[in-house]
Amino acid sequence: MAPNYPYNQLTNYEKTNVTGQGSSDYAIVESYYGKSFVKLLHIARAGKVHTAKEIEVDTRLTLNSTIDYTLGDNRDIVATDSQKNIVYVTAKQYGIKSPEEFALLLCDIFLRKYSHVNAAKVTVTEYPWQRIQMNGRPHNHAFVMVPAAERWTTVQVTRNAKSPVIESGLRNLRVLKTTQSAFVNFVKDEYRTLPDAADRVFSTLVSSSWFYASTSGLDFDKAWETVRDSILEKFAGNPEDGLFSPSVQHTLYEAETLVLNRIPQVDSIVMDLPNKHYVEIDLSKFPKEMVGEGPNNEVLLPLDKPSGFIHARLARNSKAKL
Ligand SMILES: O=c1[nH]c(=O)c2[nH]c(=O)[nH]c2[nH]1
Repeated sequence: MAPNYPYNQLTNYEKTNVTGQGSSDYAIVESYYGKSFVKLLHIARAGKVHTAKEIEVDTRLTLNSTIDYTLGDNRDIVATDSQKNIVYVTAKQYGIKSPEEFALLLCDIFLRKYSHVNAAKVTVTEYPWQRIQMNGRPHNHAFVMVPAAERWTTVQVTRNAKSPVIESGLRNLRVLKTTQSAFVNFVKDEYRTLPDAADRVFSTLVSSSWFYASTSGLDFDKAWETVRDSILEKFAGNPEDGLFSPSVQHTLYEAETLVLNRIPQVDSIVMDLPNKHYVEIDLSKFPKEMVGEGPNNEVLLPLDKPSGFIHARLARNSKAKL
């Protein structure tokens, strides 16, 4: 039933419980709103040495009432335009140390400034500008984009919660190796046409994300680099002989294990590994003088679609049992 008292006399309790002209048969069970794709470049100028950080921010606020949705009453809405302005002003006032610290700071500001905001969730994606090295010397103010992997974080702070939820990640880390990968002894039945491959190309586009259970003693930049390097280490192995992979599944597990071994503050990590297939091109119809004898393992066809998809989350046992 629609309430007939004026909106400006509603208590907070009433605000959360009135149903406007909607039906009390339904309840909003999830709501948030915010600004997406807030882009900015921050330049820290320490004399002649400048540091450039370009980021893209998404903000999401959950309020302690839903009268904006149910009653069309906007009094509690911190406009998404204002949220965007808070991102700009906060960058100006505090700079950007790491995506995680900037996201934590923004969540803190949203919750402190607006007592009716129940939860703030901020995602920060960093553009990979890297200082140019000129004859082995780091340049003071010139940068090159090295898009080997995209770095992002999502921080969620809920009022009265014990600690923030910090998920950090990387995506679009494309890797390829030309040997030390096999795939054999998988299910043999009437659907199987794929032969055993004792030596194949392995290529994937790594996406990974992980949760921090604690931030004590944590350097977010170092932790992110440790995850990236652990993934590359378990994919590539040593530079001379590499590291044998019996499957994408096993390589994924090995990389996740190394991350949990190396970063005690990470309590679980997930990886999504598409298996980007490269298939043999049949050159057998060409004369041997042109293409040689035996199988062609030099000229391969990159297969755009379909690709395999391998996913697993590895968690510490204490958490996995919860
Ligand atoms: O490493 C692999 N895992 C699979 O599950 C799979 N399936 C497939 O066709 N090729 C591969 N490779």
